[in-house]
Amino acid sequence: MYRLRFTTVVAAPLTVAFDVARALGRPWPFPLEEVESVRPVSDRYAGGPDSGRRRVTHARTFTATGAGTVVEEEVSWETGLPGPLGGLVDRAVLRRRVLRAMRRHLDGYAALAAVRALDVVQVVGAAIVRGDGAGGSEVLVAQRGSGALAGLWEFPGGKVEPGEGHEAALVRECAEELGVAVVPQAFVGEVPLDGAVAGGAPGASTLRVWWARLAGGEPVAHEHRELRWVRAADLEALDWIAADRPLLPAVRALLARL
Ligand SMILES: Nc1nc2c([nH]c(=O)n2[C@H]2C[C@H](O)[C@@H](COP(=O)(O)OP(=O)(O)OP(=O)(O)O)O2)c(=O)[nH]1
Repeated sequence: MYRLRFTTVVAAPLTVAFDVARALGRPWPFPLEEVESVRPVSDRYAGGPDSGRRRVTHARTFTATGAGTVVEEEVSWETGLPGPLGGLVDRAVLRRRVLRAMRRHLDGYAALAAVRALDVVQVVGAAIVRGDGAGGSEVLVAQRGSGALAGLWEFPGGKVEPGEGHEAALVRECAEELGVAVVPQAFVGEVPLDGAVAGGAPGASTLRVWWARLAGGEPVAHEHRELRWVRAADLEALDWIAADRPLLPAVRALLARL
């Protein structure tokens, strides 16, 4: 098989990056069948051998980063034509066609995903860590006081406002909810939120969590029922909002590092 790899950074949450990629389909006329799809992190399509004995696969992985969703794609193909002619077609003709088609497709895709992202309300959360420098670091967790998720634990934070940067939203939310100044340090991870956020499409929004340091003030629960500083070993036992649980290994790893 011959293959080409492509990497695109999309200014959109995981769910939007994934859904737009699938809605756009693929940039060539012959059909590919879905082999496997795990929303919103990967999909894999394959086609052939057809009457021309051509085989093609197209696999994508979607990874959350602080800069947006990184989409890594691999297209592989084989004409199945025998001998040197087959090799020439694979190496020269098809390679050029795949490259041209994918470049055009990816430019349009990144732009469309960024536009669609504007319609989806995003949630940011802060993993605020305080450490004693001797392996005893703790993260601040908050218990929701009202609404359908009352009593469940979460990362302080909230919805990003239109036109607001995610880190700016994090700083604003921590000031409003906790009365503290924080400085975002590094991206921790992103998970899809099952329900509707701010009346949007169910399952479209994601929660993006950043590690943050306290830069001023002591946290006070202005909007939560309770705040608690928790060590890595005690994180799992809390009654978390279910959507947050996949982030816990990354938060534990963060605490172990600090
Ligand atoms: N802050 C936060 N929200 C979370 C987490 N996990 C999770 O599913 N959510 C959901 C709950 C809500 O549907 C949404 C956040 O909304 P929110 O009500 O806290 O946002 P907000 O502070 O902007 O609130 P508001 O001004 O609109 O009332 O995200 C989490 O760890 N932290």
